[in-house]
Amino acid sequence: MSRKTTARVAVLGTGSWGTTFGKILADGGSHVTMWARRPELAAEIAKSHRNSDYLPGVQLPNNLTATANLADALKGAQQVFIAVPSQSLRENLAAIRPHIEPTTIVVSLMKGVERGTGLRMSEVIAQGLDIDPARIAVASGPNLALEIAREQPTAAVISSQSLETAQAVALLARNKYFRTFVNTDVIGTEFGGVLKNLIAVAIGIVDGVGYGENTKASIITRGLVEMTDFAVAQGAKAETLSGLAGLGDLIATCQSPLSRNNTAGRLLGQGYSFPAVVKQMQQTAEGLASVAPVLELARSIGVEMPIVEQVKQVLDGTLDPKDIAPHLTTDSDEPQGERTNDDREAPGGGVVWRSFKRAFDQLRHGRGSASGD
Ligand SMILES: NC(=O)C1=CN([C@@H]2O[C@H](COP(=O)(O)OP(=O)(O)OC[C@H]3O[C@@H](n4cnc5c(N)ncnc54)[C@H](O)[C@@H]3O)[C@@H](O)[C@H]2O)C=CC1
Ligand SMILES: O=C(CO)COP(=O)(O)O
Repeated sequence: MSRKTTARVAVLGTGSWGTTFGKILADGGSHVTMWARRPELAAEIAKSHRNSDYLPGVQLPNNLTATANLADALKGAQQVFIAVPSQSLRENLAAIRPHIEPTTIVVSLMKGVERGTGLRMSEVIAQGLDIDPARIAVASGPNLALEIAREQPTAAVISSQSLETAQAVALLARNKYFRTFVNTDVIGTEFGGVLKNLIAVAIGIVDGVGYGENTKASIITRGLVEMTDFAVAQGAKAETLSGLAGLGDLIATCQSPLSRNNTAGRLLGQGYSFPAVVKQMQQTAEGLASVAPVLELARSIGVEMPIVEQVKQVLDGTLDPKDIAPHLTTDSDEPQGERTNDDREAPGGGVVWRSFKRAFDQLRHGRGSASGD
């Protein structure tokens, strides 16, 4: 599939990720119009090609502009990328709906679930805009905004029920520092981004308490099992959780002080209350709002999420942060067998081994890995 000349795209939301994604698309050759709620921010982006609130020191490309008028931003856009806080998506869709064109592809850049409904962002988009899920895609991966805005190379997954849609988005959302892969596992790709936030909050908590690398490695490893259990029970493919949108993003978010979820956790670990942390956070930490709906979903499908349960208890003030640990909440004194992602689907070979073998076979037979993560 070849790139069309100068696509016109819109990005709704001019926080750190929306603005960075606008830069990714513009550096990939598209003409980008950003929509900002605040006219003064739209004016700063349009006139000086800067967003000093969210990306200080970053110069935005000339083929990126901004407006505070939603209809102007959406007019003629082939693809629309949405990066507003997850809990505000539905109200924003109501404003977007009258202006969306019938063939426009809509892409979620968000990593949350809706409180109250437990719906993923692509599901909220399908409902709120009343469009075919084949026109919807999601983007996810180890994508800390500020690193990418500084053009440090990374990769991401674009996922849609329609492979054609995912490929069309991936073609525009790539450039010399941003590599996109595609898949059709929307559930796994979206839940990877949602769930790693919750584990990153747990990592922040133990960091704040002052625990070291063993505790963090144990929580990351057990966290990945928890993420995979949950996502697979929701219909995801286990291997998606071993890819960029799962393990990849988990590593980036748990390791980086740039992560807002990690930062929020660290404040909790240092003894700040949930309301005090919310007050201090100047940017969106989606994990804080996702804990409750994710646990409700987990309980409804009988999946155990002991680490996420403990994060909730710390948020509620019922667990001392220093007591958070990678143990399973069990009354049994019996030692438990360790079930990892490697042996999840045994017999017949584990997920990690099968992914590795597939990549190896592709290399041996001279096929690149351009289309799958
Ligand atoms: N920052 C990052 O590194 C990444 C963020 N994401 C996801 O992107 C989404 C957006 O996050 P960020 O841009 O980082 O957040 P942010 O906090 O930097 O910016 C949020 C933006 O939404 C606007 N906003 C706030 N309330 C709104 C409302 N009711 N209606 C419309 N706009 C509203 C704010 O003014 C701001 O422009 C989140 O779901 C996050 O998980 C995904 C990948 C990377
Ligand atoms: O999703 C992200 C990196 O991939 C950003 O994480 P935070 O929202 O925790 O900053």
